[in-house]
Amino acid sequence: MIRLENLGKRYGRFVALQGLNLEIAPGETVALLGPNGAGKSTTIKALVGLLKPTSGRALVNGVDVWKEPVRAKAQFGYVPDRPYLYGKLSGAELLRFAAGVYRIPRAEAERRIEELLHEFRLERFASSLIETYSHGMRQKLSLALSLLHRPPVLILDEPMVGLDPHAARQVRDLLRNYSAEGRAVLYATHQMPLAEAVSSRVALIHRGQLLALGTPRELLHQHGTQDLEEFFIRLTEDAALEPILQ
Ligand SMILES: Nc1ncnc2c1ncn2[C@@H]1O[C@H](COP(=O)(O)OP(=O)(O)OP(=O)(O)O)[C@@H](O)[C@H]1O
Repeated sequence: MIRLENLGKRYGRFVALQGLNLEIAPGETVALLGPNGAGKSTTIKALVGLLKPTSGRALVNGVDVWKEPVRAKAQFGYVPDRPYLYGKLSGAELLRFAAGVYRIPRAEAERRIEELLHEFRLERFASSLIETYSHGMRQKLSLALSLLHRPPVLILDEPMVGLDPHAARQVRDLLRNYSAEGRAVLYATHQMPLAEAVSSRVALIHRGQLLALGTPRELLHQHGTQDLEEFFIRLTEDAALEPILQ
């Protein structure tokens, strides 16, 4: 459902991503791990069509994100690490606007919006301007936006940051359950217990390269580590090395 083929990205001479290959099948939830600056957000931004890769390609549900951006964008929902939402709209207005972009029929859109506002406990704030929302409320609105069109693929960049325990539990359940029924989820996180509990596979990137890929159980077994935190620290100990320049 998600396919990264030889994905590369440079910023000038700095190589942020080096020929990344990753395939995520229907039914999978994959956690993308890596130290600060490893290339997680770069990977995700190249995958969702926000940052043009220098090489390779990214496909969602068989559609090339850079060749057919409009078709591709109907295939996934995206939650950025820092949601930039237009502050002069209310939450409900933004959801209605997005429903229009996705061409969801009006009555169906209203039902869906009500459902999502309820699910994310945002009903009370539905008519308030987004500029008055707290960080966590914006994050929840961003999650609701990503789910609006019931996309087959969900892509999330550090979705847990700033969430209260209710919302955190809800997102954990979402990550765990959304990939059922033939959908797929890719999310970046620094929370090792979350990745261990909620992912069919884990992809570890380090200095722009895929260092390890497998089920949490396989990875712990292969590296003889107790938990993903120990695995992570052991494999990325040289995180402070010189950057790769070409
Ligand atoms: N616009 C840019 N110009 C130059 N370098 C950049 C740019 N954006 C990112 N980088 C560099 O690319 C590398 C990968 O950054 P990226 O944001 O993908 O890391 P990350 O794994 O998401 O990190 P974090 O866990 O801190 O969010 C970093 O070294 C970063 O400094």
